Amino acid sequence: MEGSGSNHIGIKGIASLQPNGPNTISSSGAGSSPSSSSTPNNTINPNHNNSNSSSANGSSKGNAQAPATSTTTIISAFLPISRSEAKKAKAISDAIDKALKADRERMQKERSAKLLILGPSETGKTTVLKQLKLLYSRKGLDAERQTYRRVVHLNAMKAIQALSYGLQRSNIPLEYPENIAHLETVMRLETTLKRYSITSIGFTNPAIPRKITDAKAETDMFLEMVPAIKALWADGGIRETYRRGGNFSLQDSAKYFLDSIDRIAETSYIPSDDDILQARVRTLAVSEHIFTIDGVSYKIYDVGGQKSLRRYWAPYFDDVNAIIFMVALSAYDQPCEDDERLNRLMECMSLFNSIANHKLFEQTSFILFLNKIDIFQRKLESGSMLVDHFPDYSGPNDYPNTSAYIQNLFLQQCKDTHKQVYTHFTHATDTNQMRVIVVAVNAIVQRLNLRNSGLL
Ligand SMILES: Nc1nc2c(ncn2[C@@H]2O[C@H](COP(=O)(O)OP(=O)(O)OP(=O)(O)O)[C@@H](O)[C@H]2O)c(=O)[nH]1
Ligand SMILES: [Mg+2]
Repeated sequence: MEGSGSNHIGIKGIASLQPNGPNTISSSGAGSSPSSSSTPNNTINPNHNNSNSSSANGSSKGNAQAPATSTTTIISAFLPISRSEAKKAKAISDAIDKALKADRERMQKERSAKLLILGPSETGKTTVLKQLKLLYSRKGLDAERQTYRRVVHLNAMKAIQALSYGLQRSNIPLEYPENIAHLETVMRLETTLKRYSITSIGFTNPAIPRKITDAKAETDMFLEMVPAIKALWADGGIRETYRRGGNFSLQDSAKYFLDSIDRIAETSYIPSDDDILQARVRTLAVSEHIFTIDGVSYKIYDVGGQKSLRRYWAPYFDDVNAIIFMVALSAYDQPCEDDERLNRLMECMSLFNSIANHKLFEQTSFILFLNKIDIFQRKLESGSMLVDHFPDYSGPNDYPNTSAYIQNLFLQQCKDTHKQVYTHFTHATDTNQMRVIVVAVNAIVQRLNLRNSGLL
């Protein structure tokens, strides 16, 4: 469950792609894909606690991986050898054990990785994690499917409430004046929805009365709202507000859920994989997830990206093999959630600066996910100009040039000019694209592990 601590998932896939190298653009599901047979849940590297192959006095515990110890024991038992010879034999046996143990530990290190997914809020960190579950966990997203029902309902209510607020703020008239009653109903939702604030599933906020966190109460409230949501979403005034966007905060998945209102309001509704990928739940607590991808055991940490939550990241900064740093390209025209005076993409860049140049990450590999390319492209195509928000930009306002410009701005943040930052342009809600990208990331991590252990 999100935000509830550890979540162990057994997975296995076959990655055969070579890393795409730095600055790779992958935007389709074409190419090799992992054939992902699954292992049972809770799969942790079986070698993990297997290091004590002999006891303190050198006798064998029957461990097949400690043949030298067994041989010594047998020799001492059947041959009349002197005490000093037995001591020598034990010393040799201990040395062999030590070498075997070191070998096992080295191999285990090469086949395991600690990976952090970092970045500001709403950049898609948890969405990437959901894709990993879908691609590599036998149960996929089944464990959380039911819980997401209420999240989807809350997301839909939040979306129409934000649009109603935007309509009023922009003084856009309703197409059908009789919808004013619906507008008022929806606006009254504001206080209630603020209290939910759609935080991590399972997170119990003591400030919220129990009955408000009750899934049934939420669903009942949603079902009552459905006629108002449908009428408003069909109204030209609300559509115009959606088209203009701008001076109000709207979830990226607003249109997706409002378009699906009939489906999600059915009594038998069960969220699909796509619904879960689109659903927005703020992450509050750091959570650990274990995956095995192509024989490499990953410990992956998902964090909350809000400014106030970033102080909880530091305890996870030791011995990190790789960091996926998430950027929402589409945030170039948005203010920060925590501070409206700051541009969201600029703030993200300064966070990247502090992470990429952090002392503890000198040996850590960086993988930059320039995410939400679909929304970014849509914004550019609708006439939104990058130069209006990044005045130094002087190139054409098309996707290839603008995205390369932003990528460069990020890469320039690294003070160590030799630091290799692998870049991927991502659409995290697209499972086909993420399948290819995860394989490439796994190949990068494997190669760097081998290099660090001197084998490459
Ligand atoms: N259209 C689109 N939506 C995306 C993409 N990536 C993520 N989203 C949506 O963006 C919203 C936020 O994604 P999350 O994964 O919850 O963001 P996060 O970085 O985990 O945010 P915090 O938990 O607050 O730190 C969700 O509704 C996702 O469905 C993308 O590439 N395209
Ligand atoms: Mg999250």
